[in-house]
Amino acid sequence: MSETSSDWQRTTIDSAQAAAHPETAQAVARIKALRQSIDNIDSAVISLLAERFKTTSQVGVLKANAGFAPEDMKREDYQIERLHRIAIEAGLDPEIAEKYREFVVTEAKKRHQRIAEAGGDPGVLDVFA
Ligand SMILES: C=C(O[C@@H]1C=C(C(=O)O)C=C[C@H]1O)C(=O)O
Repeated sequence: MSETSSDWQRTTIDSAQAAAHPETAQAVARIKALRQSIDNIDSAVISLLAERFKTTSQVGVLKANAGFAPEDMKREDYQIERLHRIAIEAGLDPEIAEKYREFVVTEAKKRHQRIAEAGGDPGVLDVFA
């Protein structure tokens, strides 16, 4: 079967594809190396997220026991401004930084709420922070 340009655009990278198209072998090798870095970065991000949630859950326990609300908008305003600035300095679209912040803070507050409803018992989160 002949290959049209639209077939080509749907082609994903794999070893068979590289062998069939030696002219793209260099690109395939480079993509493989970059994907190894992407996988390392994803591993680091997941590990960091696990640590962040373990830490925010500890804050949740302290808040629940002290009678503080799960949400602290003053702290969040500080984080919004700080992450916006850091993103720009790092060359990251600040919208991505804000999406990240919104996601983790929303999830942290849901867990605070569950801890508060359980009377400050972090066991309610089981094995996941
Ligand atoms: C973890 C806290 O609780 C909430 C969650 C936050 C977060 O995930 O960083 C920030 C502020 C609060 O709305 C906190 O007050 O520090």
